[in-house]
Amino acid sequence: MVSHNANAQSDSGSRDRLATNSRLIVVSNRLPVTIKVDSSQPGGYSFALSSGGLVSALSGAKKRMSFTWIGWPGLSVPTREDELFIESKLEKEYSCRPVWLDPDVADAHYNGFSNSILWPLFHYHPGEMNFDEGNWLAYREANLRFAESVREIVRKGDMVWVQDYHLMLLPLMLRTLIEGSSAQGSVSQRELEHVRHGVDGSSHLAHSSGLAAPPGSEAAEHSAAQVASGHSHRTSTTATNLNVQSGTTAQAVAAMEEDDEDGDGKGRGTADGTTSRGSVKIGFFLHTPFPSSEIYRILPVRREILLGVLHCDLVGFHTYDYARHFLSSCTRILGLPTMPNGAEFEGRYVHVGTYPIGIEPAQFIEGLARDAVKTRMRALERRFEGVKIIVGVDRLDYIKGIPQKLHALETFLQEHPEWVGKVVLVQVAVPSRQDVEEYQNLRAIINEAVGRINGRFGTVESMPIHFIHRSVNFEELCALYAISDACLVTSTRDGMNLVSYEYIACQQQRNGVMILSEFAGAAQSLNGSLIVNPWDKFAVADAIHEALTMASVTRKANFDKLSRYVNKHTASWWGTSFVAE
Ligand SMILES: O=P(O)(O)OC[C@H]1O[C@H](O[C@H]2O[C@H](CO)[C@@H](O)[C@H](O)[C@H]2O)[C@H](O)[C@@H](O)[C@@H]1O
Ligand SMILES: O=c1ccn([C@@H]2O[C@H](COP(=O)(O)OP(=O)(O)O)[C@@H](O)[C@H]2O)c(=O)[nH]1
Repeated sequence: MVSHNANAQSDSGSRDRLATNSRLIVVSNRLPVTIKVDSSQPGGYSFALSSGGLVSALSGAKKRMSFTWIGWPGLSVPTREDELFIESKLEKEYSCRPVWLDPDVADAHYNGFSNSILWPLFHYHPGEMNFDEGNWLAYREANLRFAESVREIVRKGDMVWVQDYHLMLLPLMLRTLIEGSSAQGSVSQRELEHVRHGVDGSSHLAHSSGLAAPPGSEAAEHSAAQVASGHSHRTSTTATNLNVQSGTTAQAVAAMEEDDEDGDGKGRGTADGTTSRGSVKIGFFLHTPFPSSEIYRILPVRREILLGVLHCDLVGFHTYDYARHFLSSCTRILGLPTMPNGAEFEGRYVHVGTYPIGIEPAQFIEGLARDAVKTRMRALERRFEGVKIIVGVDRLDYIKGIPQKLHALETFLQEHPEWVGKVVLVQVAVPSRQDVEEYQNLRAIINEAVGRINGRFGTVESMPIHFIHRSVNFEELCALYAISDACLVTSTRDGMNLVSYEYIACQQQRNGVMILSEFAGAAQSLNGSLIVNPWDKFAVADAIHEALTMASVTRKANFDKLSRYVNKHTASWWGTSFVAE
């Protein structure tokens, strides 16, 4: 395992090794640019750089390398002229390339498969998982569209960094498209049809009978072809093998050298546009947890998803536990030999490591210095004079444990009536994925709990919960973080949780207390927080009490530890470490 500390130690050296002439292609489901129809703008569309962890995280790498970002633009437009206008603007001003998806494919890929199957399963909610074969087909189709889009621009020596659970088949599809079925061969039209539709045009889930396919078995060898074509190993005799088989590496290297006969280091691909094996580095980073193999094996397409990712050179996770779960799934489901820092797959070693993401604290320090934020802070402090404030900021998502948070607050007020009227929870719940049924149900549950608790403990003068069901702007967010005495994160699972980092970045003055779920990835890093089990409402209520009564010297000592970590392990540190590795 590339340990967290090992990364820290090698960081400056590996940053220096980042070649300035390397090209980085980042691929994520969404582009970091929000495009809206706006008739007042030239061309009829407005463009704005989205905020968010990934955008900040890649800013460091962006300064050092030539950089292109490929992703879904978040809309479909009526004419090819509109597409061309958007493509040109994105390329010139944002170094981005859109992947145009049919609206139905985009919906079934994002809402249907990514957020109704992978998301619940990866967050230990198998009960919310709605497996549907049509959504799986759309997931494959969308991944193939992304792979084709990368193939159009990728050159020998490039690095392709694929982000998150929306694109887990992309590494396999990209390798197949750029490297062909063998070092000397090219990807035939028929093979590409298999990638797109399956051999007979149907979806063909792989119904593996047992867990592990013995290494080297027919099932293991044909697995990549099955994923791409949709064929199970039961039908593998009819599947065309799209794998670059082990043993062809020497030929591949020779082919690559021939390929660069003009010596410009760029290569020219083969006549059909394929490049040779290993000439492009592919990395994958999962922003969510990877669940225990006991949960992961529920997924009907468990083999296909693992095989998709295993075509990378480097696979990264936020925590050691997620990496370990991934490797144990590779062993149990595919029968692969694994080591703590990777897996052997088709004659190659796929490196697996931990790279905890961070934020850019300077952005928040700069935010707090703005006059508008200072004015807002003073107004909020006046409004809540004599009252302690607990802040919660979450997307309205069932993984964020908002009902658990509300029950814990209720328990605290019941056990400590002396605090009624003297503490408020300001909970920002950002609307999210509202086309998915589970998210609609959650809203009703939370509304009911807020109403009940406010009805029970509220008075004419004050309400214990201020519930804001919308997104807030950056200045309001900075002010809210800064004036709060504690931040409460009760996620039942969370890849990392950047809100906890952002809160710390805004607490220079107040040294507020971070109460953090042990099930958030951040709990592994944020030493100095009060770590809680969100399912234990009494333990969370105790932590609230401890936070509200903590001596200032203890708060300062905790804050100093937290602040050191957040300021060192920044977003750009994360991006640069991964790319350098
Ligand atoms: O794009 P959305 O569907 O609106 O969702 C927003 C993001 O949610 C997920 O975030 C994860 O990544 C964070 C950064 O690594 C991490 O701190 C958090 O714990 C994760 O939940 C999702 O993975 C992203 O792709 C979405 O953009
Ligand atoms: O109204 C808001 C409130 C918060 N955030 C941001 O949403 C991100 C949430 O990231 P986190 O890792 O905590 O969870 P995720 O939502 O990605 O699962 C943070 O950067 C917040 O600043 C936002 O965009 N709009």
